Amino acid sequence: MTTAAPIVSLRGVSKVFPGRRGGTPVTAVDDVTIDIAEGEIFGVIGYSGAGKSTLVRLINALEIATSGTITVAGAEVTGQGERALRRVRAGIGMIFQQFNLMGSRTVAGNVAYPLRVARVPRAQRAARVAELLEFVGLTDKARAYPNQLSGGQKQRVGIARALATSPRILLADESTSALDPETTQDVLTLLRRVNAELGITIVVITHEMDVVRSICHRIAVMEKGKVVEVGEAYDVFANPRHPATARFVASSLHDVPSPAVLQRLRNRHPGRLVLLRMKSDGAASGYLTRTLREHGIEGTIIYGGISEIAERPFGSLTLEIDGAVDDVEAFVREVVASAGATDLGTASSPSSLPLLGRINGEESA
Ligand SMILES: Nc1ncnc2c1ncn2[C@@H]1O[C@H](COP(=O)(O)OP(=O)(O)OP(=O)(O)O)[C@@H](O)[C@H]1O
Repeated sequence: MTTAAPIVSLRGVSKVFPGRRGGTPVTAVDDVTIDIAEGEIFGVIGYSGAGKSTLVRLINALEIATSGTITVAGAEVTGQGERALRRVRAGIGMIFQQFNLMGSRTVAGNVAYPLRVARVPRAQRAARVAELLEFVGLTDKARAYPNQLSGGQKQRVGIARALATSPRILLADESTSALDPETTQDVLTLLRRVNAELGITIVVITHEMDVVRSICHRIAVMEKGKVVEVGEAYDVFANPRHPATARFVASSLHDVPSPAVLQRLRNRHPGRLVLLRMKSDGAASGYLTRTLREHGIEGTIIYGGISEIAERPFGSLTLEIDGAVDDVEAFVREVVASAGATDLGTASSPSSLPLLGRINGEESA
């Protein structure tokens, strides 16, 4: 945890839109309090309509909060006039799902545009554009037009343009949702460089947990306008506390058996099944081996694997436990209590499916 003042701070922020055609008002953001530390990649995840875009628009002062306070880079946004808001916006870069490039301008022209608006002299502008295009790997496309580029290249131009005026914060609203998985990874790698090499704080808005898993340091989960969970990405994945978070985690970790897979596992393996989710820090496998030995039983991994969360390994393992009934029972009780394992029961006496497995099976099928 950092002790520096947060670069973005929201305190009890709500945004209520008047109902369309006199209908019921919509509370798009509902009493949100979060701090985003300078230098972090902060993810905001939620289903469509959860209020993510409104939250971003509040941070860059395109919407004004109905109540609460918002501070960006030390300046309070709420209650400011248009001139002060323009200054706030100037310190924030923004990239979009549909890239929002100007089709009539070249790549260089698009990147130069914010510099023209900021009245940067021509020679300086050209030098800055060259530098930015080199950073995003598009030097050879300077004279190309957006319609001659792939989706990934367009988003690189979007990123170069967003960085042109050297913002301290970059807001990425569904910036990879229009891209295929491979291109998504390229763009995420570039965003990671923007963060690590330029020290820019990035706020990533997405409904894709894989995006969060691959680059975010911390995340907030939104549902119906509220932030229902916030924490280190790794911890949130390892131990989701809110059902909405559990659903997102399940959509991204494919090592948890779906109901159909679990049924097949049960048919093949008559013994007691246990699902262990563990941080792979070395201590975890030691714990498992030791606990099995202490109870005088054997465990075989029958499903699962190790994936990466925030660049650290994380394991979801389904084990079949063999041994005397009482010993197996004692082992299962211990790992459920001390390691948050899920008892899956046996084929003849199955325990109810774990939340993660059930939802994974339903939603990612
Ligand atoms: N200008 C507006 N006027 C009225 N209602 C709005 C307005 N903007 C957003 N809303 C409503 O606020 C709620 C949150 O919308 P928002 O776009 O912030 O959600 P989201 O999580 O970003 O979803 P999506 O990913 O679909 O954009 C929705 O119910 C939406 O219909």
